[in-house]
Amino acid sequence: MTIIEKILAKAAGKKSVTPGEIVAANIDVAMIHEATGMPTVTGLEEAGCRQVWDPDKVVVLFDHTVPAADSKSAEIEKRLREWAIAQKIKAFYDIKAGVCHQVLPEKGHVRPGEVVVGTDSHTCTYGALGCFGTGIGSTEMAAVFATGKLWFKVPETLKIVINGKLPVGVVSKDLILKILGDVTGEGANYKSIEFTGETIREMTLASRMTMCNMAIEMGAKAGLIEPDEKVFAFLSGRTAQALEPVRADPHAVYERVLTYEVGNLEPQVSCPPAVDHVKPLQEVLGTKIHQAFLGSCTNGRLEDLRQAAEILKGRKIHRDVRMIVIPCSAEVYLDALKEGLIETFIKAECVICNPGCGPCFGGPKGVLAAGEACIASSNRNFRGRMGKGSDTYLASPLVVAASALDGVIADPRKYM
Ligand SMILES: CC(C)[C@H](C(=O)O)[C@@H](O)C(=O)O
Ligand code: SF4
Repeated sequence: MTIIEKILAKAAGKKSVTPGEIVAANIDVAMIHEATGMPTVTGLEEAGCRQVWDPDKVVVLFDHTVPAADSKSAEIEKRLREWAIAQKIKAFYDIKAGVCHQVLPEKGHVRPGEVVVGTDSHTCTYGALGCFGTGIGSTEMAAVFATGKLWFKVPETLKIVINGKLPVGVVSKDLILKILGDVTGEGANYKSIEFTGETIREMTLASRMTMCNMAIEMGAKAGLIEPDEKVFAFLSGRTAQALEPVRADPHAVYERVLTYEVGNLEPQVSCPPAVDHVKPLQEVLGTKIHQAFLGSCTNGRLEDLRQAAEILKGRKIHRDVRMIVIPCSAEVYLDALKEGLIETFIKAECVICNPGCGPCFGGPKGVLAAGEACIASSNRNFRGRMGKGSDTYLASPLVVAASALDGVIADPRKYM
């Protein structure tokens, strides 16, 4: 069996499962945030369910519109806050913690071998820790909150084997963009993607999270990486629960195997209006941008901020560009402060915002005007996502920083 088959078999209390089979899986962790949590709560109430099945397995978190931006978001947050407190949910993170997909791993809520569902499509990020994380609908979540179970069709697995050393100036974001361009936005529909090979083994956990985060952009149900010492080291001191890592069998059956050699990989940019519209950086050099965004659940972690700061240190961003930097969690923010990264960003004339999703989905802050373009370290770029009539180019933190300096899409390697 592949990793996901093993996890689903265990969660369904079965010895084995095969792709296509429908199983009822026990859910280990279920997360809602304020952008999509209301229909879950009202759905539960309409169904007459007064209590969640297990308050210790539920996480409630505010990250998309934090602090509340208007009366509507304030009302939603008030209602969900009161509900979480009444339900005695200990893992309730108000506006302070950061983006859910960083906070759940940091606070020890996701562990290898588990089934984690969230009312957010990038729940697949947790596959970097060797668990099956997937996004589900809000009303579906009401059923999970009531019963602790959810049915799944066991996905087929696409194995992606990656070998070689990433060149200087090329990082995991470039790699996942390259893969996305090849596989396409629908090429992995309802499949599980297993990333493996020496490049993945060498990667930091943060870089692996960037890889798994974008599995959904290929239509995948999950992205998964076999957990190793880096995962166990990260989780030690964050969770008291025993870890039960799951590995693929040596003769596991895959739907397809793709192989990559990254020794000559170039930086990549995903161009509007579709996430799989990926081009080598060279082809888009010089494209005018008005805003640069460094943050999100894809690339708002400490290593991402470090990479951008390396480019920006001692320099100032272009007069015609505004750059928004958002550490993706309070923990990342503190670490960045201690390392002097925040000082570097402020001296470079960036704007720092509090941890959360920020402008990633056209949220309350950092919205673009029609006709403007943003270079962003996030994960989606359909037209208008970051503001009506605006365009988004997706790239690595290095490319985002270099482009902010030049006012046009630029190659970071000249600054390294
Ligand atoms: C608001 C939420 C449902 C959405 C998602 O599920 O992905 C958001 O996080 C996004 O990135 O577009
Ligand atoms: S940072 Fe962006 S992609 Fe991630 S959860 Fe928030 S809105 Fe969605």
